[in-house]
Amino acid sequence: MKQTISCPAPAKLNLFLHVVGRRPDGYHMLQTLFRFIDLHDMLHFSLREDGAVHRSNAIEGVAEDQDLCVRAARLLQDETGCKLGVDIAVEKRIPMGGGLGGGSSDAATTLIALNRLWQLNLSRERLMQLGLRLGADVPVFVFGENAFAEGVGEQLQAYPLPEAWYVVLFPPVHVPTVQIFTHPELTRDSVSITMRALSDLRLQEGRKLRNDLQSVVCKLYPEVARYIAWLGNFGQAVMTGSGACVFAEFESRSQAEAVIRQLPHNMRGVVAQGLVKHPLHDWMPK
Ligand SMILES: C[C@@](CO)(OP(=O)(O)O)[C@H](O)COP(=O)(O)OP(=O)(O)OC[C@H]1O[C@@H](n2ccc(N)nc2=O)[C@H](O)[C@@H]1O
Ligand SMILES: Nc1ncnc2c1ncn2[C@@H]1O[C@H](COP(=O)(O)OP(=O)(O)O)[C@@H](O)[C@H]1O
Repeated sequence: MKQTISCPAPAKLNLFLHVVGRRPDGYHMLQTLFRFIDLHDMLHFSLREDGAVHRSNAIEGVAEDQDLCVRAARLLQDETGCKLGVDIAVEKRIPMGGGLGGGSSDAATTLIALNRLWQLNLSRERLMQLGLRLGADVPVFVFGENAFAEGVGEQLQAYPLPEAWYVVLFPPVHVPTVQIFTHPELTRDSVSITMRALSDLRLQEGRKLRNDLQSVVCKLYPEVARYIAWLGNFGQAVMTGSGACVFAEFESRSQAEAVIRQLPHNMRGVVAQGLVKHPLHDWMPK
């Protein structure tokens, strides 16, 4: 019988996101706090002996060869010379291109799962380096813990977070990341903070966190501003990543559910629990 393993790929929120500079190559230096949530895609990996890598289901708008899972699997083969292959079935639940990191998380889960299925025994550090070649958000999912991130998102320090619940709303617009980062009105000079200062900030005024990309997105996509205004009636509403999804944090599930029950019928969203660790955190070789 074919050996198959099934693994979740959780979404992330950027609890805050500061743009602190720009590199000579145009990429932006960020400071951000990543939190995993229990909204996740499910990936099913079936071992193939013939070395082929295929995605076994269609995903609208993502060709098989462009899929980050397929690219992650082929990158692992190229790097290790592994002659095994895999069929990957992807159950998408995380809205695509919404700043929730679904594609990046699928790539990270593929690296972690195939490291086991193909018995490659690569270290976490090595998988993070490979992940960075697929996208700036991939390393944090391999890292496996909520984290304070710097650089373009690859310099990571674990940052333990308290239990929390989130209302996450999905404005029906697609925001191209490049359009926001290249916009002339984007502020790129936020003052760098240290992780210590961040702890103090969260203790003193934990709810005053911001995303520097948000004002440009709201200007170009008023629908995002409308979602933030609605959610802002119940808590501090912030955009995640380069948008378009927005969220607010609550101390209990019941508080978050009370908000989602009032969501107008023409708006979409979910309640999600903040995770303490990535569900595959303990899958790495010791
Ligand atoms: C903004 C963040 C925050 O977590 O999340 P998402 O909105 O993608 O979830 C990430 O930094 C997104 O990183 P990543 O997903 O790799 O961005 P890409 O789509 O590859 O970037 C598209 C383009 O945006 C610009 N870009 C991206 C990241 C960065 N730190 N500086 C940039 O200037 C570059 O012009 C790049 O070519
Ligand atoms: N398995 C995948 N799941 C989602 N998106 C993917 C996948 N593979 C490639 N992509 C591409 O990556 C883009 C970014 O997706 P995603 O990571 O979900 O959003 P974001 O970067 O906004 O957080 C998508 O628009 C899609 O074209």
